Amino acid sequence: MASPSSDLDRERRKCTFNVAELTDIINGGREKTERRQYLESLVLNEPIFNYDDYYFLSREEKYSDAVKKTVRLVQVLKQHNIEDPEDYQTLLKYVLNLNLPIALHNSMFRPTIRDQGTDEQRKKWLPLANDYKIIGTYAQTELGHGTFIRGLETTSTYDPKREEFVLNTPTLTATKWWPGCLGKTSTHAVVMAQLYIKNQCYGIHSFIIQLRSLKDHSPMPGVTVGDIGNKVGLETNDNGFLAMDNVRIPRENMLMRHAQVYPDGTYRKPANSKLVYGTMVLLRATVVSESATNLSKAATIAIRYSCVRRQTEAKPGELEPQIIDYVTQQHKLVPQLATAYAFAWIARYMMSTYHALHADIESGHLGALQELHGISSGLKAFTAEMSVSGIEVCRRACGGHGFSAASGLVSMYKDRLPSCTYEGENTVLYLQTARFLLKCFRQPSITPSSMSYIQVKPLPGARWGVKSPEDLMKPILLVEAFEHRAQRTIKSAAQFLESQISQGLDTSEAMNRSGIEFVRCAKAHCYYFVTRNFFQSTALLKCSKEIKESLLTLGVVFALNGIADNSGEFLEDCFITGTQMEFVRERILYCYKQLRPNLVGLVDAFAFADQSLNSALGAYDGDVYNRLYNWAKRAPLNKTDVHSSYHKYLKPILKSKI
Ligand SMILES: CCCCCCCCCCCCCC(=O)SCCNC(=O)CCNC(=O)[C@H](O)C(C)(C)COP(=O)(O)OP(=O)(O)OC[C@H]1O[C@@H](n2cnc3c(N)ncnc32)[C@H](O)[C@@H]1OP(=O)(O)O
Ligand SMILES: Cc1cc2nc3c(=O)[nH]c(=O)nc-3n(C[C@H](O)[C@H](O)[C@H](O)COP(=O)(O)OP(=O)(O)OC[C@H]3O[C@@H](n4cnc5c(N)ncnc54)[C@H](O)[C@@H]3O)c2cc1C
Repeated sequence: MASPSSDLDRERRKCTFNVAELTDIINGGREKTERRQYLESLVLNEPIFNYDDYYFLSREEKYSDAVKKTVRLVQVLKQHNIEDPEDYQTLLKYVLNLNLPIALHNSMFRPTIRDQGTDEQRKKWLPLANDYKIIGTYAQTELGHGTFIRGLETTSTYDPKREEFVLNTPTLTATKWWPGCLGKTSTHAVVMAQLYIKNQCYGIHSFIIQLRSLKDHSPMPGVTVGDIGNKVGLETNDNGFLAMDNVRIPRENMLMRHAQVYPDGTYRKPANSKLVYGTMVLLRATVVSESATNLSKAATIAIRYSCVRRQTEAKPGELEPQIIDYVTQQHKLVPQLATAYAFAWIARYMMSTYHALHADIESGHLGALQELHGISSGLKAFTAEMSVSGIEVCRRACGGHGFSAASGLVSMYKDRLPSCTYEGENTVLYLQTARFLLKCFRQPSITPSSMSYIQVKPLPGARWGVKSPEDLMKPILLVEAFEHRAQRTIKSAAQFLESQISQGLDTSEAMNRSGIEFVRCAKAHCYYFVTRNFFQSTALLKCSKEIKESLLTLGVVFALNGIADNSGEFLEDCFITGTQMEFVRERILYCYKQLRPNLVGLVDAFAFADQSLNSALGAYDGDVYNRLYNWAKRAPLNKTDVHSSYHKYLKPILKSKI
């Protein structure tokens, strides 16, 4: 049997490009790589951030361990004056393999105060939050409602006499349920509640509530709070419940940047009622980037392992091939790698679009709200869905060892799975994007330039200009196929909706009946958007010819697999012919062959520290079997040669007569 490390060494020698150059591209430049390396150097050598036995811990131990790591991380950040949120995200994404029990504090609590608080409120709360003197969460979802925010039941009633709000959980279904970090960690929460003034309801607003004493962490009077119990993954997080019984807070605790309640109870409504949803939009944009990072990790593990793993001698006596040389294995993993790169590029686009449109919104251009919501909803759903299914493909591609916790893929899959549900259930978000697409289809004046393609009506009888398999290496033709599919499905969804309305259905029932068409066109739009962005961004890169070639080939794999996997949608209007579909399949194989020497280089370029992968199968040196063996020997069940259950239960049976 060949040595696993020599297998990876050989792969690395075959790579046609400079891996460090590609790492810089992925990170966004040399300076960013150096910053990342500096951040890594601060934490990776600390024993506290060791994860070796993490997969053996119970849920409670995992939570407690995560709190310990969190506190140390906060100390490190303070010690080195690291305040830039980008640095914090880099640490979480690339360096530490940790779902922090303060995730919501940084990803939702602080941003909500920043975006929805007045200048005075920011001045009061942000220094406390930035310094971790208080830890907050975002408590919106209730037992009875998550998707339909307007249906939330928690009430916040204004008492003008005492200039206070009184928060209540009027029913069982009004109990806040699911918020991350709520159960045991947070001292404060932004609570979304229906605002009542003089018996009139003004809809959902945000309020800062103190949940726990800052002296001894016990729940505040009127607050019932706890963990909701075990769930799929996210074991380090204390997703919680919260019920409030006449909890009084000062008037100043309502976040009043957009809507105001004056001391006498006069209400001033926000310029747009959706401004209160702003933090969710930010998190959806962040999920795009999280999806990219995690799929990159999964592809790194599975591709390195597939170069080390050998199985089934082709001819008697010959060395068994590396499993990566089976084209069926390539057909599992190369599309995941291509998707990881496509998502890394779209994540960058999403974040820069978020910042640009958010700045527009801040300066009063509220038209940007719907554009940002339209783009981010679909991309969140699309990337979460493909990333989660891609991680599972990678896990299965590792065979039996993919089933072991030591692969790192089991916990990754479980931790990512909820990204299809939280921050807006995927179907619900696709439906929101479809609403926006249809609006643009009908109203050119509101269509942003990034979506102007919607205005071009697809020609009936249009045909794809691909004449040979070689044509499939031309990005323009690939993008054209996805553009055509998106235009056609948007048009067809609009026509379907109109047909329902013309049959006499009211708008909401007609929208419901059109739901499947809506989701179809939103997915088609997202595939187009991501493909177009991939080729546009790659074309702009200043890099070596070899890197550009590899990236373009990955783009072709992403596009061609998208066509092959959704072939019906391209064939049903005869845009693509059966012969062209054969070209597609042929070219996919060709691209796998082209990429084969560079597969390890392409995953090495992500530059994940071994600690952040925490995988016996995916470590840089490829020493898979020693790692698996040593890890198993440390399993709690192996602490003694004879387990206590032998003395308690097994012994008497074994002693019985044979
Ligand atoms: C490294 C860093 C780590 C970070 C990771 C940390 C771990 C993360 C841990 C996980 C943390 C997880 C944390 C969590 O999970 S936090 C909880 C997240 N919850 C949700 O996401 C709930 C999802 N539901 C909604 O958002 C709304 O209820 C929807 C959107 C479904 C309907 O809403 P509503 O019933 O009010 O509206 P409508 O249907 O009458 O439509 C009316 C119009 O409004 C437009 N509209 C709607 N919304 C927006 C918007 N936002 N901006 C602009 N416009 C918007 C809409 O398109 C429509 O337009 P038009 O068609 O009429 O023109
Ligand atoms: C791990 C995790 C962490 C979370 N963290 C937080 C948090 O920090 N803070 C917080 O406030 N919340 C949090 N949540 C809650 C989360 O945001 C909601 O669960 C999510 O928005 C989905 O809402 P729901 O549970 O009401 O699902 P439901 O809406 O009940 O969805 C069930 C099904 O109904 C369908 N459906 C619902 N409405 C429609 C519709 N209008 N049209 C078509 N189909 C529909 C959905 O597609 C889905 O198939 C978290 C959830 C999880 C799982």
